[in-house]
Amino acid sequence: MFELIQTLMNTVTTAGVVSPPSSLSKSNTIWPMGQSKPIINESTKRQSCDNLPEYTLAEVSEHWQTNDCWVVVEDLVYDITEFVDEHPGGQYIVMEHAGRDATLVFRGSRHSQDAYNMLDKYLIGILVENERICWSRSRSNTNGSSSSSSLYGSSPQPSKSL
Ligand code: HEM
Repeated sequence: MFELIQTLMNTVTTAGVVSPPSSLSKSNTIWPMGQSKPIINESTKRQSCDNLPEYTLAEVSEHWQTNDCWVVVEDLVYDITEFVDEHPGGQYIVMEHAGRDATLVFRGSRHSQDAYNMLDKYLIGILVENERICWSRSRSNTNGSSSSSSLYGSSPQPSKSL
């Protein structure tokens, strides 16, 4: 019983995201909020992310006002300043997450595919690798070189600091 509890504890990260055990195959990957996988446009992101500037969560947190509002959704950084006033769910609900990682609340609000597509317009950067919770941009392969990884083709990459 103790071992079972310990195993369960080890799978929960401090971000509240359940990391799948390495033995799980791709199709069994567990995503938060009951979704089978994120629905951000994968090909668009993979092509555009290589040249994006990287930001830390601390840098993102400096942009929390209505005239300067950034959020993180699935490790990508968006400047949604222009959109805040137009948000169909209201400005207030977005501003509660301004300058923060809004991944869970964005998914939890059951946004449509259209809403996910709208995000593309506001993309300005990507989190630094050790603060990402959904994916890793590049990973060393066996011959030591770096290759672009599939956006959601593998298990979520837990933060190194966890
Ligand atoms: C950052 C935190 C956000 C929260 C907490 C949030 C929350 C919500 C909620 C609760 C609704 C439902 C409103 C209703 O049914 O009356 C909604 C709708 C919507 N939101 Fe957000 N939202 C956020 C960010 C965004 C962003 C960044 C975008 C796009 C760039 C976006 C696009 C939309 C759209 C298009 C709808 C209309 C319904 C749909 O097509 O999904 N939201 N949002």
